Amino acid sequence: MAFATPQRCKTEVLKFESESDVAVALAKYTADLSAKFVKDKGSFSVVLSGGSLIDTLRKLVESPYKESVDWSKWLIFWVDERVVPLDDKDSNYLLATRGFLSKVPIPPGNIYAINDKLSPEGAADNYEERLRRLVASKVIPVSSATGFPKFDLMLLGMGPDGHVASLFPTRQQRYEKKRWVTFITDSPKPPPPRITFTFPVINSAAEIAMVVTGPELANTTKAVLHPHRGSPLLPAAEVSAEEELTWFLDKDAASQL
Ligand SMILES: O=C(O)[C@H](O)[C@@H](O)[C@H](O)[C@H](O)COP(=O)(O)O
Repeated sequence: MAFATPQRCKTEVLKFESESDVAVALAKYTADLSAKFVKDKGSFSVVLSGGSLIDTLRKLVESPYKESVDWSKWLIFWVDERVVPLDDKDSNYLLATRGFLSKVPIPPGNIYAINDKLSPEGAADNYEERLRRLVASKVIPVSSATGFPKFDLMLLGMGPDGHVASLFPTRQQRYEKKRWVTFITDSPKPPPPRITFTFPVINSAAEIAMVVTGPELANTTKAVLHPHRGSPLLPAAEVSAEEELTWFLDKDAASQL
């Protein structure tokens, strides 16, 4: 097993009293980045995770942000998605639509759901082809450092095993270095079929928020942020951002730090 070194990038670890305080801070952080990127480049590309992230984004669809954010400039993608129908209970698209996208006026054409009629491999290839077209038409820029697409903000969660997106410690997809989007058919976290961004794409993002709350993630958070020498590198420890990686932790998740 390779004990690759953890990524080094500008990192801030923010600890909050409660998950509710994380939600308040995450909304301001996201709204502030939206204002910055819309001013700087006329759009704001946001990459969503599944899991509890959408619920923790709940303050963003309330005042003042509901009124102040320029939603018309947002572009929405998924860092991973289950390969199920978009109206399936396991769909990250459905989760985001119910909890977030149905509550703000992002143009539907700016929301990039997977093609749910394809196989996992086909859906990954299709998503990548669509991203390549967006890069070719300069809707999404390319990182001058890596040559991979550079999204403005990724909002990531972390599993108790240290996975991010659908890049799991015990699966090969975490080592993919060429594809932008890959697929998995035996995800340890159900459901088994998923597509996922790869680390070259994740780590080309300008800003990344790791949103981690709850006592069940305390040990993993410690293992990622304060790794023992020689301990296996967890996928979450490989995350890096080209501008800044910001951890949003509640007291429970930060309790071992
Ligand atoms: O599709 C998914 O399951 C998610 O994208 C996944 O990567 C999630 O972010 C983590 O598993 C954390 O999930 P929780 O936030 O629910 O703990």
